[in-house]
Amino acid sequence: TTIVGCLYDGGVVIAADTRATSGPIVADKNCEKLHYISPQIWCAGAGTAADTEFTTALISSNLELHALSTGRKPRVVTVMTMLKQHLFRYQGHIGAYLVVAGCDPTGAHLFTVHAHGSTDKLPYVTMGSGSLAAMSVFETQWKRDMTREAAVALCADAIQAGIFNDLGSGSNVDVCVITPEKTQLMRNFITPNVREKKKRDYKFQRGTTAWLDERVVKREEIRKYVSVEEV
Ligand SMILES: CCOc1ccc(-c2cc(C(=O)Nc3ccc(S(=O)(=O)NC(C)=O)cc3)c3ccccc3n2)cc1
Repeated sequence: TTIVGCLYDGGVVIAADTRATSGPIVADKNCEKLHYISPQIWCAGAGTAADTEFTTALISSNLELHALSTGRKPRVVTVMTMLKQHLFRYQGHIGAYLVVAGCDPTGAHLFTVHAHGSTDKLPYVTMGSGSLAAMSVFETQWKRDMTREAAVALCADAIQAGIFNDLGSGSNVDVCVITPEKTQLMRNFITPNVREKKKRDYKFQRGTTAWLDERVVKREEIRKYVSVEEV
């Protein structure tokens, strides 16, 4: 997984790749790693998919209750605090590594929250197995007070650095731009790995694979011919 966040002169951008893995297997080529918290606060999640999904949904629900109770718009720092307290309580056993971003009455903010509960507040951040590749892009190209277009392009480049240099990341680039006026989620903003049409038609004629042997046996005799794993 590669997830990033970047502040710019009008708001904040977060982005993510879309590969879900189970060990060395690609389990999903186009999963969603950008999670809704409130209309102008979103989270990018790396780590265990169920943990990032359920942790962000829980804090989103609690934040709505908090906003109703206070009668005020929710703040990004409140989301960060709720997340860090929840994750610290579980001592890292909830495998959620999160980039929290949004706009509230105090401005645009960007945080990271680690599974053990540690947090950072920074102008640009990366997390996940592709975080070092992504960070190399920010460290060489980030500038203060970028335009929206420049921030979106930089985040997309950082995610693609993860996609093409980290085997745990891949497929497409999702982007979310959050400003005080509105939030724009761009699912599959870049699709740099579209599978091209096969160059040949591989339909094989019947009988291509010759039958070597055929036997009809009783079920209890099958072990003589094939190895049957004990279940
Ligand atoms: C007592 C534990 O102390 C710790 C201290 C620091 C970190 C940590 C982790 C990360 C990080 O993002 N790790 C991470 C990797 C892969 C995926 S993944 O989703 O791609 N793959 C799997 C299998 O989770 C997620 C998160 C990180 C990233 C950027 C900068 C600093 C960072 N630091 C972890 C433990």
